[in-house]
Amino acid sequence: MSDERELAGRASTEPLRVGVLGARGRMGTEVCGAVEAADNLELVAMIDQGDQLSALVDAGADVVVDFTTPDTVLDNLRWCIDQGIHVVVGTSGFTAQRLDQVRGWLSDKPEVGVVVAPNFGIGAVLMMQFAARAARYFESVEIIEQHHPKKLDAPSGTATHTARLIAQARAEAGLGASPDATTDEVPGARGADVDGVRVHAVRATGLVAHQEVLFGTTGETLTIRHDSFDRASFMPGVLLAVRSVPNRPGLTVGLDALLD
Ligand SMILES: NC(=O)C1=CN([C@@H]2O[C@H](COP(=O)(O)OP(=O)(O)OC[C@H]3O[C@@H](n4cnc5c(N)ncnc54)[C@H](OP(=O)(O)O)[C@@H]3O)[C@@H](O)[C@H]2O)C=CC1
Ligand SMILES: O=C(O)C1=N[C@H](C(=O)O)C[C@H](O)C1
Repeated sequence: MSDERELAGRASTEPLRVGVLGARGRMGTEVCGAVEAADNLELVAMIDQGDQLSALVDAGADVVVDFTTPDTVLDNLRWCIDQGIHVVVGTSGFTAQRLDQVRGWLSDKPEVGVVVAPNFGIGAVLMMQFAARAARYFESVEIIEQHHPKKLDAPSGTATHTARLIAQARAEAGLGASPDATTDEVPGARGADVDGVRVHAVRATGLVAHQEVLFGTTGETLTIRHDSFDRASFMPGVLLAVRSVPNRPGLTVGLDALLD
């Protein structure tokens, strides 16, 4: 398949030119290193707070990777789509409404691809798939996510996405709410309600990114747990998305379709 490099008069065997937004952050730093070390990818722009987005165009970026903040990611995304640049988004905070907004922008630029992934770790993707599969068989379910204390948002994007998948599977199976007799509660003690699933967010120094999904039914529980101990765990998924996005016009949510 021809890609935009050929349209720009470059051979499709030339390296994909990658720009990184949030390049000085924890994930951005890791992504810059991974892109530099990868075959057939070229790191052409490292943009952080205070830098001009126009540097991405000046550098001829084919694909931009965004690991910034939930507050700024939408403006970045809209700008990149308007410029016709494909985007891989790891930044959290994507509600169904935000995803619809992105679909709307893409309808004016049907050739542009955007991949938004709540979690690029292969183990985390499988954890979410396994949780969705288990959901119909258990009366009770709660999610406990654990992260480093510098994280800005709670609950995590991964936990929110997992809760949505579980809620959908429970609804399809005709399950109601998880049983819970609580009438007397210190606010927050039972966690956040995400689509009817209780989500508990833990923050502690030493943690990176961890999640347990706890299912219960009569006489048994099932715990599905994933741990990212190092941000290197996200890099194979990020690189897969970077390589795939030019051939995936429109919005792709999650890594599942790319892995399959
Ligand atoms: N999908 C996934 O697999 C993963 C997703 N994440 C998500 O990625 C996001 C980033 O996480 P993390 O790297 O830990 O956060 P950091 O705070 O370490 O990095 C964010 C970086 O973005 C910069 N920044 C803020 N606003 C802008 C802007 N408008 N333009 C360019 N750069 C900007 C920040 O600068 P400054 O500090 O000066 O504000 C900072 O350097 C979070 O939403 C997190 O949840 C994290 C890990 C994995
Ligand atoms: O902020 C983080 O660190 C992470 N953010 C993502 C999320 O909100 O789910 C992915 C992973 O959990 C790490």
